Amino acid sequence: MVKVVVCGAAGGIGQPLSLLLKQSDLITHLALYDIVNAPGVAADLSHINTPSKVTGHGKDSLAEALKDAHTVVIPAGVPRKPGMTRDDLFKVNASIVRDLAEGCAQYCPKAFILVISNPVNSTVPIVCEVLKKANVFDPRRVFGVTTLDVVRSSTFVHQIKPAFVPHANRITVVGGHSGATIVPILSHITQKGVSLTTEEIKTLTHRIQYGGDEVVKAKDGAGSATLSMAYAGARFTNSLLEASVRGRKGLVESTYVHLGGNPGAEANIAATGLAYFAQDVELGPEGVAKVLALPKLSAEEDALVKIALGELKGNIAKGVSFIVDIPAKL
Ligand SMILES: NC(=O)c1ccc[n+]([C@@H]2O[C@H](COP(=O)([O-])OP(=O)(O)OC[C@H]3O[C@@H](n4cnc5c(N)ncnc54)[C@H](O)[C@@H]3O)[C@@H](O)[C@H]2O)c1
Ligand SMILES: O=C(O)C[C@H](O)C(=O)O
Repeated sequence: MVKVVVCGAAGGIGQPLSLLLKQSDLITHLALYDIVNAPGVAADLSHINTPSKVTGHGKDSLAEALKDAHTVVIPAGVPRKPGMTRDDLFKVNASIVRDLAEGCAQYCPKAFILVISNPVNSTVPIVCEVLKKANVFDPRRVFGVTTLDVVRSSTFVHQIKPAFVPHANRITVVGGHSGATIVPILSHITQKGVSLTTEEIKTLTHRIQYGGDEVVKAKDGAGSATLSMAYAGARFTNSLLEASVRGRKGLVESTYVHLGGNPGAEANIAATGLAYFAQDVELGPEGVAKVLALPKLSAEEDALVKIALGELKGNIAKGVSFIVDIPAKL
């Protein structure tokens, strides 16, 4: 049985994400959890004639939703409005994510957990610290979903270089998931016939870093990216299922993970000095098969990574200290 649970399934991301996951032939049970309207969304999706069973679970049924989960995807929480940073969402979303992680620790401690809720740079540390506290933490099984940055990168490159085939060319994005912490590695675009000038790379990098703001502005108070995020979330979930259920080898995605204890992470621990970082990761039967070392960076990318490190350090500390009691300074 491959049970995938979507927490926040009735939301702007949750609904289209659940629709996309309903199309997977690897999922046997799709469980939709939300504090509102989950049974309605589940009833609707359950009429689709693909193999998976669909169930809906309201706010008092978290245990039932999570029991026997293979994978839990978490897009629960509030989105940005114009003028807000992702970090502004921390005060509401931190406790939502903490409570869901506590549920995972109790009811499905071996599940893969995919965190979409912002601020990802801090919510992933929250999940990991909850699991550590419960003695069920496996760093190979928790992922911050940064796939939207990867999807945006290839789309935006294609928009100025039509010869670049966006769905056939994956661009590595390292760092984290907010503004300056998003560092696309555009110097490695090697597809024949496509080259970017330094000025093009600079403009594209800025657009990718602040792509989320474009959507927040265009939606004008009605939320942030939902449909493109659902696409990106389904892509990451499907890659993980391909690797873990079907046993497909060599699948690589950029994702934000806890470095310590993950296979192959030593080089990036040394390069970043951080406990969490987004980079290319090879997926396997247990989740992370191998954290891939940072690629060779251009001087400009190196400078951007240095800026990202400073911001990430604060974001990570904020998430960790939400769960871990920091001893008073002597
Ligand atoms: N990682 C990324 O790249 C990325 C991209 C886009 C959005 N996001 C983030 O995803 C989150 C969700 O965005 P959205 O547009 O779907 O928001 P939304 O408000 O449309 O939906 C959120 C859903 O979460 C539900 N929810 C709230 N508290 C819950 C709880 N305790 N348990 C279960 N469900 C709960 C709500 O009822 C709602 O249905 C936001 O934090 C947003 O910033 C992340
Ligand atoms: O921008 C946001 O707040 C949502 C999301 O993180 C995005 O990148 O679109």
